[in-house]
Amino acid sequence: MEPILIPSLANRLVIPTDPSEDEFNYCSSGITIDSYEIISTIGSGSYGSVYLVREKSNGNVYALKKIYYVDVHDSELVKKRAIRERDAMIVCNKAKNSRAPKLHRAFIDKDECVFYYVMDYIGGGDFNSYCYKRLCEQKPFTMDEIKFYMAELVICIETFHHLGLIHRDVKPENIMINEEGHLILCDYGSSKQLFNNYSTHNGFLSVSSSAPGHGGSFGSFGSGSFGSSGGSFGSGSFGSGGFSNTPPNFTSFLRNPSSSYTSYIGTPQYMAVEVVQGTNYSKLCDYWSLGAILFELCTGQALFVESPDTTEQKIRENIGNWRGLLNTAISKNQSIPKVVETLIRDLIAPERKRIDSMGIRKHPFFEGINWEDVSNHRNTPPFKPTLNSSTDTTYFRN
Ligand SMILES: Nc1ncnc2c1ncn2[C@@H]1O[C@H](COP(=O)(O)OP(=O)(O)OP(=O)(O)O)[C@@H](O)[C@H]1O
Repeated sequence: MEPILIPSLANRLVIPTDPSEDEFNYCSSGITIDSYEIISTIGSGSYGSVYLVREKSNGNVYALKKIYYVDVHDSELVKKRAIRERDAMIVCNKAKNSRAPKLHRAFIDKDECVFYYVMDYIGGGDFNSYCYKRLCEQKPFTMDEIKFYMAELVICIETFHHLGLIHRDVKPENIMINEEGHLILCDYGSSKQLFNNYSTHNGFLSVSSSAPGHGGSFGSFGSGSFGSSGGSFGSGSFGSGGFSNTPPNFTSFLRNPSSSYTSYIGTPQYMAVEVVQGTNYSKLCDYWSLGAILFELCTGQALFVESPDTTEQKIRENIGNWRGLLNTAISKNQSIPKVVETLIRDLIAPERKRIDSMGIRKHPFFEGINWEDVSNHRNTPPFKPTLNSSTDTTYFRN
């Protein structure tokens, strides 16, 4: 099959830390920030602000992410993240990844030193805010709901990995709920592109188009969970398709030290121990994050975060001592069913013992799940956002 060309900057031998317009811009001929009318602000993170905008020429509504790269702390890192994000979104676009926000345009304003990304607007808000709302309403998740969201997340992560990408920052704030109630994995600034599925062509990367692309409640909600960023849950259209029922096979590079990575990146409380400690890590780091989210969904408490005042440094230390803290956390939450506990322990585990997507799909917790249906968005979400128009921002708290 003909390869799909991926104009990747991040995977060139020398990453251009100061990309030209030609190098960075994507589908944006004649486009500037003046091509958009800003409707409202919908989000902000450590690196950028996100706005709801309307493109003047066609009236379409999008989410526009804006990242300044001068007069900011560590501008080189900001630029690298911006390039990684652009590249990962283009890879997802080309593969028609239905679990990624579609990137319509990317452009750079060299005078203002800003990167812009024009993406599909995902109207249901972020998963963190949804969990926080449930917490405030004292409506803990049922086992069926947890199963639904975990299975959706497994597909989001698997799909990403299958395209040769490691996310490295899987956390509730980076998971969005689309208008149908399905989960979408966002924010690729921390992602890492692997070379396995790619071959070079005229200085650009190519990915084989044969790679599949789109193709009873328990636990009491305790304190210290679903809080604001740095605490836990709280602050803070895609086509059908999806993968076939066969999980992608990445074992080829998983154990290969030359394809492991050592840079320190992500958000401490969901970070795998090998990432926190700066030892080699692989795509399995994203599944540790899944385990941390599972614990939080079941108990309403964040693993490794004692209180909203727990410092980042302390969270890192706690993750370093994860065994003892995990045992204590589980013994304090006796209502966690055994089958959930085993899955948490299979995910919050040393990398060599952690289960991968194949093991996760076969885990008894997911008994009865039809992965083909999950991949194809055929499972009915427990919550479907109610949106009155394409510019409805009800689910964004600003
Ligand atoms: N496509 C989108 N549609 C709707 N809202 C979005 C979209 N992308 C991002 N957001 C909102 O903007 C917020 C910040 O975006 P994002 O996480 O990409 O920024 P960031 O600065 O990279 O964040 P972080 O601090 O996690 O690195 C998200 O939590 C979400 O609420």
